[in-house]
Amino acid sequence: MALKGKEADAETETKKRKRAGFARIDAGVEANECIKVYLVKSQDEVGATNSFCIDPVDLNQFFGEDGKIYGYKNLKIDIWMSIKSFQAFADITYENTFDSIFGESLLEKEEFLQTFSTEIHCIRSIMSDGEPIRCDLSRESDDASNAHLGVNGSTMEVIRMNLHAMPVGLLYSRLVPLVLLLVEGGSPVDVTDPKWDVYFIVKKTNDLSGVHNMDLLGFATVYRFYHYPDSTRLRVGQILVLPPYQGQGHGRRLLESIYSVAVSENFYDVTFEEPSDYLQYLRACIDTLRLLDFEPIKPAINSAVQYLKENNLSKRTNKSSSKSQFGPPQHVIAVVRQKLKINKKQFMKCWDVLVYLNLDPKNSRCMENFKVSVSDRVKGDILDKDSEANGKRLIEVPNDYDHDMTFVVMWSEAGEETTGALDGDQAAQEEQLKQLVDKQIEDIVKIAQKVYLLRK
Ligand SMILES: CC(=O)SCCNC(=O)CCNC(=O)[C@H](O)C(C)(C)COP(=O)(O)OP(=O)(O)OC[C@H]1O[C@@H](n2cnc3c(N)ncnc32)[C@H](O)[C@@H]1OP(=O)(O)O
Repeated sequence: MALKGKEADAETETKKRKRAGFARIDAGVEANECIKVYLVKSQDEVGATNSFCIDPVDLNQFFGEDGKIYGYKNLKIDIWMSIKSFQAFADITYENTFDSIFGESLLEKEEFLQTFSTEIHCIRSIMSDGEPIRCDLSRESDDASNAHLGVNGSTMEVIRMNLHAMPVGLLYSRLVPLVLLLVEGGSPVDVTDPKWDVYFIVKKTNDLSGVHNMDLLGFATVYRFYHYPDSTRLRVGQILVLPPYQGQGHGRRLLESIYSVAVSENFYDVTFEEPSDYLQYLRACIDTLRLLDFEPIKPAINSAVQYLKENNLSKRTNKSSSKSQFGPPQHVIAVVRQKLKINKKQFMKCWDVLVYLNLDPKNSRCMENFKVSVSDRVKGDILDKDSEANGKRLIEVPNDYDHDMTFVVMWSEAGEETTGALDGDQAAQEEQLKQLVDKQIEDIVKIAQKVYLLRK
C-alpha cells in the first residue's frame, strides 16, 4: 500500500539520511543552524559567547543534498579558529565522526589552546621571506579610509609571496576553510602550481617591549596567466578580507597593490575570476578614481558629453550610429590598458560612470540620451559582431560577469534588430533587456555617487 502525507514525506527523509539504523525518524538538523564559526585571537576568547562569530555564505552546501546532518540529537558544533595561526578547534557536543571542511587545521582542544603561545609569531615568520609591495596608486594622504594608518603605531603592508613556497602553502591551506565559508563558490587554488602568487595584507604593531607583531587582515590569490602571443596577465582568483576587518579599506589596498604590480612589472592587464557584485563595485570605484586622474582620456570624455548634449537620440532613425560617438575611441581603450592595466570590458563600465559624472542632472534630454546610449551599449555587448551581415541568427552571449545572464539576438535581413531567446517570447526578452539596462544605470549611479563622495 502506498504511503500518504506525512508518512510518505518521512519515508523520503529517511532515504536521504547519511547514516542508517535509527529506530525513530530523524528529521536531521540544518548545518547552518547547528554550526557556529568563531574567529579568536587569544585563549580567553575560546569558549566565550561574545567572541567574533562569522556569517558564512552557506554551510549547508558542505552537507549532502539537503544540507542536513543526521543521527544527532541537539547537535551543536562551535568551531574556534585562531586568527593568529589559522588553526582550529571544534567543540562538538555529541561523539561522532564529524569530517569537517576544516581538515588538518582542526586540532584537539589542548593543542589548539597552546597555539596562542607557540604560534603567536607564525604570520610574522612566514611573511619575513615575502616581498613588500610599494603601492603608488592610492591617494593615502587625502583618503579618509586610511586614517587608521599609524594609529597605535600600527602600519599596514601588502606582501607578495609565491604560493608554491612551503610555509606559504601551509598557511594558505589553513585559510582554505575561510575561502569555502566566505567566498561564494570559492574553491582552493592549486598550491603546487608555481604561477599562483598570494598577496597578504598585514597589520604591523609594536608592543611595549619593542617587538613587532603581525596580524593577517586579508589576502588575494593571483594567477600569472599567459596572454597570446608574448605577455602575461594577472588574474585575481579569490580575495578575502577577514570579517572583523572588512569595510576598512583593506580590500581596496589589496586591489591597488595588484594593479601597482601590474603597472610596474608591465603585465598585459588585470582580470578577475567570477567577481562577486560587491567586488565589482569596489573594483569599479577604484578604476574610476584612477581614470579620473588620467589625462589622456579627458578629451574623449568631453566629446562624449558634448555629443549627449547636442543630440536627441530617442528620435534618431539609425540606431547603431550612436555607439561610436558615445563610447571611447580605440586608441583611448588601448592607452588605458597599456598604462593603467584596465581591460576593455572593465573600462567600458567605468566609461559610463566617467561620462555620467560630467553630465548636468538637470538637463533631462542629456540624461535621456545617456540612458539610450547605455542601452545601445548593453545591446551591442550581447550582439555577435557578425550578425548584422548574416541576417537572422541565434547567438550566445559571452559574459564575464554573470554566467546566468545569457541572451541571444536575431537580426532581420534589413539589419533591424530584435532580441529573442531559444525559448521564451520576444516581449519577455525585451523586458529582460530593459531590466538589464535599468540595473546597469543603477550600478552606474551608485558608483558615481561613491566616487563623487570620495573625491570631495
Ligand atoms: C574573485 C572573488 O574573489 S569574488 C569574492 C570576493 N570576496 C568575498 O565575497 C569574500 C567576502 N568579502 C570580502 O572579503 C570583502 O568584503 C571584499 C574583499 C569583497 C572587500 O574588502 P573590504 O576590505 O571589505 O572592502 P574595502 O573596505 O576596501 O572597500 C569597501 C568600501 O570602500 C570604498 N572604496 C572604494 N574605493 C575607495 C577609495 N579609493 N577610497 C576609499 N574608499 C574606497 C568602497 O566603495 C566601499 O564602500 P561602501 O561599501 O561603503 O560603499
